[in-house]
Amino acid sequence: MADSLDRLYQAVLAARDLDPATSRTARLFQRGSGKMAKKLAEEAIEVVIDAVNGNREAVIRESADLLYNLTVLWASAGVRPEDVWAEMRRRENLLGIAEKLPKSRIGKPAAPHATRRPVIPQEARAVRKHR
Ligand SMILES: N=c1c2ncn([C@@H]3O[C@H](COP(=O)(O)OP(=O)(O)OP(=O)(O)O)[C@@H](O)[C@H]3O)c2ncn1[C@@H]1O[C@H](COP(=O)(O)O)[C@@H](O)[C@H]1O
Repeated sequence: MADSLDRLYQAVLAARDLDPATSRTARLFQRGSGKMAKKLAEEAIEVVIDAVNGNREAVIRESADLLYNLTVLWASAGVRPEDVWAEMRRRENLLGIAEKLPKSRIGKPAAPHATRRPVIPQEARAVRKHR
């Protein structure tokens, strides 16, 4: 899947500066990130509806549209597929570390106080807000 998305991303980059009259991708870039985001959200909703309705073939088709629109938004946001793969690898490694923890530690935070937000006195909050 990563290979297909890498190729699609390159195709999107190549189409970015084509004539908007003939290229859907160029048209999306012309209209801007708001339009791209709207298209992505629409495709996501279509996937969800088709899945809930049990329409497997439509889920496949709409998923391909969803991934296309996601790569367009990545390109617009300056995000490269390899940036996303790197984040996925980071999470995979973290999980790998979690799996190596003793069973007694699973489900418990490593340091109980480390995950808590620091307590800020009310007066300090008010000062910060009005700065
Ligand atoms: N992979 C895709 C791709 N996947 C999906 N889509 C289009 O996105 C549409 C999904 O959006 P919609 O359902 O909203 O389509 P629509 O009903 O025609 O609605 P509108 O976009 O007209 O509003 C699909 O019908 C496809 O036409 C894609 N359009 C382009 N690509 C690739 O992007 C590259 C650049 O292509 P151009 O944009 O044509 O230059 C090429 O490599 C293409 O293969």
